[in-house]
Amino acid sequence: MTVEEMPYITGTVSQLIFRNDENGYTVMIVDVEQSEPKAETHAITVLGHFPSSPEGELLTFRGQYTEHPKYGQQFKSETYEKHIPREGQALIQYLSSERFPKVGRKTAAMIVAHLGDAALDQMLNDPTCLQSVPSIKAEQRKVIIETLQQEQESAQFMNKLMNYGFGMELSTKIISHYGNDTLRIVETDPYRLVQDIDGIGFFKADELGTQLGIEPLDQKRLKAGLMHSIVATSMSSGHVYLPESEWVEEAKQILNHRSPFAEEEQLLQAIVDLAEDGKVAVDDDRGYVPSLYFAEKGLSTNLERLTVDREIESFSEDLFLQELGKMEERYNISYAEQQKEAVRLALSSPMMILTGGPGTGKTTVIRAIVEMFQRIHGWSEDDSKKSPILLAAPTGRAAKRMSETTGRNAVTIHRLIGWRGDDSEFTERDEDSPLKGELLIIDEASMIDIWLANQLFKAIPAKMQVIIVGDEDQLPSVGPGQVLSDLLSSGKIPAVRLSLVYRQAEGSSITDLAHSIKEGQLPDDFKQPLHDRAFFPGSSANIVPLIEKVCQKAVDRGYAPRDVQVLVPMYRGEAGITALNEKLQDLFNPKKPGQSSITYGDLTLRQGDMVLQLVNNPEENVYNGDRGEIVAIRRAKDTDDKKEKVIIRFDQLEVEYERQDLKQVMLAYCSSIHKAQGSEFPIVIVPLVMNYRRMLKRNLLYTAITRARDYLIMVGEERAYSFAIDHNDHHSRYSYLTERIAHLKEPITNHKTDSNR
Ligand SMILES: Nc1ncnc2c1ncn2[C@@H]1O[C@H](COP(=O)(O)OP(=O)(O)OP(=O)(O)O)[C@@H](O)[C@H]1O
Repeated sequence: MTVEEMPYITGTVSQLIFRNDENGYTVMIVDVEQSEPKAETHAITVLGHFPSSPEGELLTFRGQYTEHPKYGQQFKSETYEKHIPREGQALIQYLSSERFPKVGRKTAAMIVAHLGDAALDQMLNDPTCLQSVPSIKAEQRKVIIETLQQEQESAQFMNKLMNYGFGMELSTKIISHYGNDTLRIVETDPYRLVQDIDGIGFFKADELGTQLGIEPLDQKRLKAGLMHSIVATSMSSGHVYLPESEWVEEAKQILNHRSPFAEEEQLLQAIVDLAEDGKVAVDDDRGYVPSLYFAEKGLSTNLERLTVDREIESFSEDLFLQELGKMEERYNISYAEQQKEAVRLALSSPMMILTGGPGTGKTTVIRAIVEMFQRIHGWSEDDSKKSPILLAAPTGRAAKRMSETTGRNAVTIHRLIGWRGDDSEFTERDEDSPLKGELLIIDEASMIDIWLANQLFKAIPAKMQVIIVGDEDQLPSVGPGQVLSDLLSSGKIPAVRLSLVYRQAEGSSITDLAHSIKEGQLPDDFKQPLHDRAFFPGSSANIVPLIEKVCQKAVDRGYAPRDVQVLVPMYRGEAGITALNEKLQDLFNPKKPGQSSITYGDLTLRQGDMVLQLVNNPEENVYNGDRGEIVAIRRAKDTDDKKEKVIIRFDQLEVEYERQDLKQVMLAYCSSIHKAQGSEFPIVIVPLVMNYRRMLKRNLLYTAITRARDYLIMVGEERAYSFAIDHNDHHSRYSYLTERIAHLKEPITNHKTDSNR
């Protein structure tokens, strides 16, 4: 449908219901004068993005009618056109509206009486004409002319941008960002928008560049293509850097749909220019997004600082064995040699890594380390409030689990270092104001990306001992890097790999399955129903009803929505996360009479729904991946500040969300496996079919099934499970961390060990 063919409404904006000045989003009542198709009512609610308030204006909106579950019919405006009032009363009303401060109705009437219906054109063409109107002060003249010019400019910008194919929201964003320079920038360097405006990617800018006749080999275009390829690849594939040759190939893929084609030489030269401007960092033949380069270098410098030439207070082997023996007696446990070695190494090394699959005793060893550390250094339990031992994990859920399993306070790494927010590089704790304490234990280290690792390690003081705990076979971090596996493969940090599985001995067949998958095999009993796991065969065609059936069974057996988690590798498609969540919402939290709900974009949330936090919000202490329950939805008229509120409970914490904050959450019945890292759920359902092929990897499946605490249900095609197991892309990210620390001599430990291989 062309713009001209879209339904339209022409009318005056009689009332603003809502306006967000930051992004221009406006909800308003429009008194309809003309419309096609014919509007059913005289006043219609219109939604859209406007750079300035349209109150009192006559506009033509083009877009679509939509049906809001609560507010009924609305018109979603996709483009609009302003009609500047041209006659008598309408003109007086316009000139005396709030947009012309200091101009009242009397003054407006005087202007129209003197200059006639052509007043606006006259004032714009010749601002001095206002001098002929009696009793208008110089200050008023200035306000009128400046406002008129601004309004005219912004209307022109808006029209131009919409003609260039930007929707109202993006056009509003562009105008607010560049102000008076909007057209100059958009028309001379559309590629600059990629960097400056969130929501405009290379392809959109390139479409415009083509329209504007920018040559395929223009430097600005080549640089934008190179920037796009390195940023997109680092963010989507988790690479810390890209080899220059691969970077150039990626860039050719996106640039060379227009000829003449960019040659390698030209792109390499553009890379040199980008590096000179500080837009990228180049080290030998590796290209980096600058923040990743500095994070990788910063981390390696801090690793060196923290490991080389450090002296750790020594203790005798006799004391060690004596104290450990007491613990074995107290807890009625006999530590395996591997575990003893891990405790010994942890106590005697500046830094140490403890890794192992599920049920191998990582938590048991952490507990032993904490207690032994206290005993050997003479700290009594009573000192625990001012304990010199810090415990942290990358997510809220993982920190909570760490608290539960160790019985000590554990916090998120973000909180530990006082980090301020998603875009901020600022942390309260850094090299100038380091952490305080003697021992730091970090759990779920496989989830730490290179940025967070850098921020964390620079805040660690030289005398603090560090224990890094994680499962190297799990998915790597969502953000770039593979810090845990790099540190392990560097061989420069003492490490213990726990391999004996204890939980298996206790009868956990989930643990048993996890270890089989890790070794690259499906066990023989894969399809057998066991006390803690089951497999239900299905195909791409019936996977959705099958998932629903399994979930319904859980509901029938009395499980609460918070106990059940469906984990799926993909967002899109019929069996993707988005579609499944809608279905599962109806199943786990069906509509009930009188139940409050709220709609934001395509998302309708009901009281009682489970939601997933999508971004870090350190101020409220909720983090990406945290799962919460909507405990109340309050209508605007019932709140003190007359704003709608959604109250979400995350464990013990209740957080208030306003309507616009709801973009931070999604329904949580079904989530990605990445988002579930660091969490455990009583029942986990893992559907796998060949439709997910692109995503099926061994570490993905391994991470998914190890999220199940009590019961694991697998549904789908057995060959999809085998396919995942056969695709092992461990260490598949480009990272130079291992090489950067290769020159380090191995850190001294006070005890000899043969486990640090
Ligand atoms: N030496 C041991 N002797 C007997 N039981 C042990 C020993 N070590 C650990 N266990 C038991 O094995 C189970 C798993 O141990 P633990 O929870 O420490 O493993 P984990 O590696 O932290 O597991 P996960 O990563 O899955 O949480 C626990 O019940 C624990 O008590």
